[in-house]
Amino acid sequence: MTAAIKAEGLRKRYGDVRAVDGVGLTVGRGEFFGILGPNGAGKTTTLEILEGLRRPDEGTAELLGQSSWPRNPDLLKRIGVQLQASAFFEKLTAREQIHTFASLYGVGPERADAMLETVGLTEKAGTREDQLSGGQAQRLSIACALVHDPELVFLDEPTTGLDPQARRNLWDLLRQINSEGRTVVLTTHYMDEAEELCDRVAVMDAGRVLRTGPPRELVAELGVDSLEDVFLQLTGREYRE
Ligand SMILES: Nc1ncnc2c1ncn2[C@@H]1O[C@H](COP(=O)(O)OP(=O)(O)OP(=O)(O)O)[C@@H](O)[C@H]1O
Repeated sequence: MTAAIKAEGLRKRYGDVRAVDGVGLTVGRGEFFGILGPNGAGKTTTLEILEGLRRPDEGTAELLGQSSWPRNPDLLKRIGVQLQASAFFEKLTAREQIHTFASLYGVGPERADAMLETVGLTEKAGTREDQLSGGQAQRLSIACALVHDPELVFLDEPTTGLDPQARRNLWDLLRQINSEGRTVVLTTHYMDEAEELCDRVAVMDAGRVLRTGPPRELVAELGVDSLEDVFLQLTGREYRE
């Protein structure tokens, strides 16, 4: 079976900044994969290249056996990208948002309502996007990314800014998404989150992948106590902003 993601030699410069400087990654189907790194490590740029939203200067990325650049409409139907809450349509309610996303993908309203239920937002269906809490808005953005039942899901810092209870609720949702057979790729600043959710992680810094492996194996390999220590040892930096 082909891998969910196969990227080789990805490079992207912005002026003098080498945002992504030779990244290679392979993610298996059904895997829960985390990309970790300090601010400016190149996580978001890497994700955007993988998603086919940004063209790499060099290198190739294949998703589900197909090249992600140039953009391929057939592939877009099979992947889900969590957009930031700021990408919602203005002034629409939660239900109107997800129905709009659903119709863009040719998905019926019943499925859209079912996704709202899955992320626990049925009671907030009639609430306007700018009146949702941070956690509710994150869950709505994840529901919109999943409404067309994608095989591969990308999430960029899905739990940043959430309170501990909202983070745990989202973790349960992400585990459920993954246990249903979907491949999940996320970026995060939270080492506990990566340890809790990810089958494997890639630790990035300065545009490069420093190490890839299951969190527990990385901890054992480096002879430290936690993924936080792994991160500190590899990057020489605390992960917190
Ligand atoms: N559109 C852009 N134009 C110019 N420079 C950019 C652009 N996007 C990112 N960069 C630079 O590229 C580098 C990598 O940025 P990127 O957003 O990929 O990192 P990140 O690991 O996702 O960071 P964070 O954790 O802070 O979100 C940074 O130095 C950033 O300033």
